[in-house]
Amino acid sequence: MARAVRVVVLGSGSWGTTIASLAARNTPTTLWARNDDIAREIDTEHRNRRYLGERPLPQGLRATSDLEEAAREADVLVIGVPSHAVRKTLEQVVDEIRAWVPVVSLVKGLETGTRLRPTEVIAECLPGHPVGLLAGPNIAGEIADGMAAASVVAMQDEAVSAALQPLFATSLFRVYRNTDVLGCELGGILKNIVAIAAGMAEGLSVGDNTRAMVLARGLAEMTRLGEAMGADPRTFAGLTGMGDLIATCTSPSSRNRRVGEALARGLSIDEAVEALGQVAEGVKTAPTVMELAREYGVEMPIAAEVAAVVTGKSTPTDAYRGLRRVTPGDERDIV
Ligand SMILES: NC(=O)C1=CN([C@@H]2O[C@H](COP(=O)(O)OP(=O)(O)OC[C@H]3O[C@@H](n4cnc5c(N)ncnc54)[C@H](O)[C@@H]3O)[C@@H](O)[C@H]2O)C=CC1
Ligand SMILES: O=C(CO)COP(=O)(O)O
Repeated sequence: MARAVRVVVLGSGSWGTTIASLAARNTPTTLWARNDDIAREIDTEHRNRRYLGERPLPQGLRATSDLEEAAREADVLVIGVPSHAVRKTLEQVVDEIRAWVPVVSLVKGLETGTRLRPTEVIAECLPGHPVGLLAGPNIAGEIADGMAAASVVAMQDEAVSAALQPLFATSLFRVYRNTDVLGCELGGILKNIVAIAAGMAEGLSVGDNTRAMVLARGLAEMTRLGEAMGADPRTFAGLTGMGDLIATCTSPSSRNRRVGEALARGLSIDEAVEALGQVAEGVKTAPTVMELAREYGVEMPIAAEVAAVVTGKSTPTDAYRGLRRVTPGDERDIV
């Protein structure tokens, strides 16, 4: 009988742990935690209290703090560390990962400096591997609680993504496929910036109409940049675009939205991030997205205001004043 595929997830935050828990229901799965205590707690008590409270994790989910051992075991490698840690984490284990192993990113932020997407960073570290991502409207806590959700495996090679789908799918977690890796990845990255704007709107009590405007015009900005970079604009109407945008902008659990709310309450960006204690990718990514917008000659007024606030050059109140000054053009002019 063929040996079962082992999924190895690097990063035991809220999302890495949740995805590893789904995979563990389908196939042998190992979760790497950089912290010994968290690895021990997952292994022996089947809990990750720092990130997922008292939610029980599958008994079969194995955890280790030995990065090399974890990487060596992988038949499928999943990257669940924040964007700033992807390159450093992979560089430590390049020689341990067998050549054919597909790599799936969960990461929704751009690398500062290089402006590379996580799948591009992975491809630089692990040339020749099939690389893709899993993304969609997936607030970790809800999925860990067993609420129904859907996601997308995006890969150029559909034979690989079709083989990956059943590793993560459960009766409550539908996994679709998409070959538009760029569009799916940008959707997950760019919606975090709009979610900060939505959180600021919440904190300023601006009302439902304003919130709807931010979502709709935010999606227009996301699509505009995506299309300029070569993505399929239809992808932005799907789970990884509009779907993730709605979930993140409306969920009180979203870390990016919470940062926006905290800023509107008058906290500095450092205080807002410190209070969160988890990653909010939109904070570091907003200024990097503005560099891309300039490079591709694309107007992104909402992202521009968010970038100004997170870099301390503006305030949420001034950001919303700034948005009112944008001259409305043809609404459909998204290209
Ligand atoms: N939590 C969620 O609902 C979702 C998160 N994501 C994305 O998944 C990625 C990971 O996020 P979360 O699990 O939510 O983050 P988190 O803040 O809950 O946990 C981050 C994990 O990465 C580890 N880590 C942090 N810095 C590190 C470093 N320098 N080197 C090695 N490990 C490091 C932490 O120890 C922790 O295990 C992010 O890009 C996020 O945008 C995507 C979908 C849903
Ligand atoms: O990407 C997410 C949901 O799909 C999680 O968003 P936050 O990082 O804002 O919590």
